[in-house]
Amino acid sequence: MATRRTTRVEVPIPPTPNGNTSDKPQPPMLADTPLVANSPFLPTTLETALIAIYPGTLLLGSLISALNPASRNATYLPHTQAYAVSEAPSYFAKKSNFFNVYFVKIGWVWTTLAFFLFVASHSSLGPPLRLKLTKRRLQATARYVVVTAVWIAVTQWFFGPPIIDRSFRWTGGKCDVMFDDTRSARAGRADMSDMEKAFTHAACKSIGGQWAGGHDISGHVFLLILGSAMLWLEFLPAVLRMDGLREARRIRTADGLVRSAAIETREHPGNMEVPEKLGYGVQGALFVAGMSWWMLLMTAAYFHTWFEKFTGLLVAFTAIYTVYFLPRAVPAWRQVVGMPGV
Ligand SMILES: CCCCC/C=C\C/C=C\C/C=C\C/C=C\CCCC(=O)SCCNC(=O)CCNC(=O)[C@H](O)C(C)(C)COP(=O)(O)O
Ligand SMILES: Nc1ncnc2c1ncn2[C@@H]1O[C@H](COP(=O)(O)O)[C@@H](OP(=O)(O)O)[C@H]1O
Repeated sequence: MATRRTTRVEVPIPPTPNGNTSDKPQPPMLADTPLVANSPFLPTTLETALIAIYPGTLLLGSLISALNPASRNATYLPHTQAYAVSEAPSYFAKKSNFFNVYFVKIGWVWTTLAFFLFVASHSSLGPPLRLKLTKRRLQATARYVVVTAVWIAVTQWFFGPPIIDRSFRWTGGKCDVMFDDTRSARAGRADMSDMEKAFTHAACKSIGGQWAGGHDISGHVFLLILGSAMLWLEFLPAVLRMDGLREARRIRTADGLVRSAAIETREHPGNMEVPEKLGYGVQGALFVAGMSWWMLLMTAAYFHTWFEKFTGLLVAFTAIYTVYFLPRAVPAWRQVVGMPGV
């Protein structure tokens, strides 16, 4: 007969029949509960539902492109990951659209501004708009630094070309420069080192080449999910009182037991305080996260293949999991990056 794997979990003391909990401190009750339901490695049901919005958005975008007659009649050009400009099925299907140029293309600036406005102004992390370094502010900054390092490694620089460009090469892609023989393209080629010629998308474009043949992870999907998920996961636990974002989260403590995340909060037992007003920080983060969602939907509808979008989502989720979920199961990592809302 198969044995069921179990783990020890500390559960809250149930109220007495008259509805009051006893005043006397009581030892925690240890119960045998199924591993999966309480695993600190897994998000809560509410978190799962929120995170599912991302793959749901990619599916919705693909549905729009499959059903919209304008998209179906337009010519898709794989080497530009977009529809032919002259046949663009919508304003948002053009790379030159205002929101792409001034929001997504400099997306990390907006994400950074929203993040630090929230961290500096929300009372759950420290005295609003006062230069006081609290543990919560420091740990929030540590989370930002790790997420930013991943963004840099994936899209900007990773000991040379970024991971997106390297994976494109690993999957057989190359910079096809043969067809452009203008003077400026020739000058550009002469200026490039062999390394650049072979490896970066930006350098390839700058000499009029076509980055073709490999798997091109969607940088837009990656950046929009990474930045907005970071913002949601920071501010939702600090502004909502819902169990699924707060005490229903499970953590493994140094003694190996699995407990409610609420026990990590010392000064306000149960969780950190939730201020009545949203404040500028939350409003700014909401705005950036909302805009990111819209641009994610537009990217899903008009750019890339479904598999390129899926790998963009996968890379972003890996980073988000490492910073926002893994610390619950690994106490040493939790000491460094902490958890929002405790
Ligand atoms: C292991 C390698 C990583 C090494 C890094 C080590 C340490 C650094 C760690 C943390 C840094 C901490 C702080 C950094 C301080 C400030 C950074 C934030 C300020 C900025 O945001 S400045 C840069 C703004 N640039 C952007 O926002 C560009 C966003 N665009 C893109 O990422 C891409 O254009 C794209 C993904 C949207 C797609 O590109 P295309 O395919 O369309 O070309
Ligand atoms: N929502 C969107 N709006 C406009 N352009 C988009 C877009 N999503 C992706 N693109 C464009 O599609 C190309 C591939 O994007 P990515 O790999 O970052 O997902 C990029 O073109 P350019 O590199 O020519 O600007 C990018 O600007």
